[in-house]
Amino acid sequence: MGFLSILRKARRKEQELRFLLIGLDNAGKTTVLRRLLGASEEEVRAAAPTLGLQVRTWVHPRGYRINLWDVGGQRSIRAYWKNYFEETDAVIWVVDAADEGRLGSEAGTELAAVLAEGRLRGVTLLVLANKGDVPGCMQLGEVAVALGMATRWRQVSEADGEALEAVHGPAGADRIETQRVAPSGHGNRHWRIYRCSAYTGQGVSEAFAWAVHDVATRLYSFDSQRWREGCTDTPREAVGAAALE
Ligand SMILES: Nc1nc2c(ncn2[C@@H]2O[C@H](COP(=O)(O)OP(=O)(O)OP(=O)(O)O)[C@@H](O)[C@H]2O)c(=O)[nH]1
Ligand SMILES: [Mg+2]
Repeated sequence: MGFLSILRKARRKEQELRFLLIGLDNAGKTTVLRRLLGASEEEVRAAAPTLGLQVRTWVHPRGYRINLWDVGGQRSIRAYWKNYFEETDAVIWVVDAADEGRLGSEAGTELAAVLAEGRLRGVTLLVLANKGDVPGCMQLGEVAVALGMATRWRQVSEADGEALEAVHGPAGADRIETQRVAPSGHGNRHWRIYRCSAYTGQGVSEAFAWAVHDVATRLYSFDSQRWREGCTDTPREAVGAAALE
């Protein structure tokens, strides 16, 4: 067993996850992160452009330690994103839903380039359509189309949020479903787009809760009843992990 895979298995056993927050500059990544981690109102609104990266740990109520890597999105920094792809369990792609111009061009192109990366094959993708508090911001379906992800989606209801999720059903079910914009590279990927506002907090925790659940479902074996009851999960790679002891 290689050194990297030993590390990987140890990390799984510790229930440690890694989420990578990326997206264009000014999308609101740092602000979202501060909101998620319960910063004061003043701190939430005082984020300045991230010139490098920052890593914060979020301890999920179920015991997962989630390392959130917030990397700056300015053009000159984007070349460094790839340094953080290894071991990533979820990509949190944040977009400014009030900036239709950049969303339709730059954000879609950058996202496609990131997802073409082999090291990110199969990782959970959570797109946050942030700044939902801004009047006239884009709707979720418009964001999905602008990012070139799909025109086939279904609305899923969340307790307090709104989300879109790709539908992998037989083509031709009805007219709308056959209007499929090839979601290339998304074949086996779980993804959802949530509307959120880092300012008001709307949708932020629901979106991250989905991402954690999705990653945990892939990596750990548990049943949903146990999830609701807060029981500890068993790593899917328990056999390999046990061999290390
Ligand atoms: N109205 C509104 N403004 C927001 C929201 N989230 C962030 N902002 C503002 O958008 C600007 C950019 O926010 P940041 O969190 O610094 O953006 P970022 O994606 O981390 O930017 P980089 O670090 O440069 O990549 C700041 O002025 C924020 O206050 C939101 O939900 N609503
Ligand atoms: Mg930032």
